[in-house]
Amino acid sequence: MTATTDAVDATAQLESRPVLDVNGLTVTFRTEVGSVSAVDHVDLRVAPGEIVGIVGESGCGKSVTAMSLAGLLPRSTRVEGSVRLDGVELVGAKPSALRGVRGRDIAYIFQEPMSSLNPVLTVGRQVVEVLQAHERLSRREALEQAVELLTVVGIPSPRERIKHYPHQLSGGMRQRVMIAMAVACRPKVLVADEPTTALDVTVQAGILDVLRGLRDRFGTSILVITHDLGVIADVADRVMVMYAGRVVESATVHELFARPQHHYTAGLLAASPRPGHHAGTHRLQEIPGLVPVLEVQPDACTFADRCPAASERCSTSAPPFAALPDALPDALPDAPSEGSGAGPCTTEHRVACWHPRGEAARPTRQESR
Ligand SMILES: Nc1ncnc2c1ncn2[C@@H]1O[C@H](COP(=O)(O)OP(=O)(O)OP(=O)(O)O)[C@@H](O)[C@H]1O
Repeated sequence: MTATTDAVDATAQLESRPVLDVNGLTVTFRTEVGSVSAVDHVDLRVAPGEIVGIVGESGCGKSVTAMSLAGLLPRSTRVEGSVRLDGVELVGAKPSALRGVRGRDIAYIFQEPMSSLNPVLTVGRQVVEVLQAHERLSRREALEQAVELLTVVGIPSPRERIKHYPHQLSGGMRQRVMIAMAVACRPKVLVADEPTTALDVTVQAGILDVLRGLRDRFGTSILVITHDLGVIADVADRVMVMYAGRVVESATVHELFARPQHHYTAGLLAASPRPGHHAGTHRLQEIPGLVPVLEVQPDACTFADRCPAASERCSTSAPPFAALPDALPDALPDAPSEGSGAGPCTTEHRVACWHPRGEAARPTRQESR
């Protein structure tokens, strides 16, 4: 092999290396009633500049997954597995090391910006403080960068706005300020936990635009946590569906919406409003039953009790998280093959189900045009 091809190979490898690489992440809380297994062997990979969504009902483990990445959970929590951020292992890292990583390499935005902003400081001062905490900047330099950041996140008249206090801004503007603070140090990964849930629909769309803009401008990788499939459809490249602490399906967004294979995913889609369906013309369906509280993860499909296709096997054995066969014209096998390896690192479609929906879920040629 020549030096040139070696160099090309190395570049290709670097480009395909995930910036966030999570393997077998398992989170257990100790409670008065015993151990609660909130996240069970989650695998997750995010490539540079990729937007990955995690979706699922309340209580399925989305936030716990997100918070465990950078050690944001209470100290008594047991976190097992591996979280590598740009090759550096974070599980088991010292609190001081994690403090250095947070903000600089991985940053978070949450649902309610008011509770994260300091009400007695101007937004300009808060952005300046973040910048000066991580970089050696004079006050004037930091102020200039703050104005630039507020411009990037779409705040009009930023030189005026930096003098305002949080309560003088709308909810959408406050969320934009939070995003500006989160990306002040150009983190490699931005975790956005329900970033638009508290906002009305038009404001939501603006915030999702900002997230896409950050990815395009800075190449930031973004993990979006939401219960809203509309948000996923709008902003994500790839999506992971979580149920009761486990990932049950992952695919590109287009593939997941066109051919949901897990019965839980199909239920979520049926329960979500679709564009073009006007109020009163399309009846949304509920998924019967509740997400189980998992004191111990059972050796079974956790969705079996709510699943329309469950068989005896589903209650006695957990299905592997397996890739679907590429050959679409053939019917899917009754059961995915065992031992298919680690999680959603590629664009392939994976599902943890003994009876995936298969051909029934695929649109006809005409529909898919
Ligand atoms: N500190 C804690 N101690 C004990 N259990 C916890 C703790 N934090 C979360 N849990 C439990 O972990 C499970 C997953 O919670 P998580 O917040 O990740 O759900 P979620 O999918 O993000 O839902 P939501 O959208 O409502 O926040 C839930 O059963 C929750 O009660």
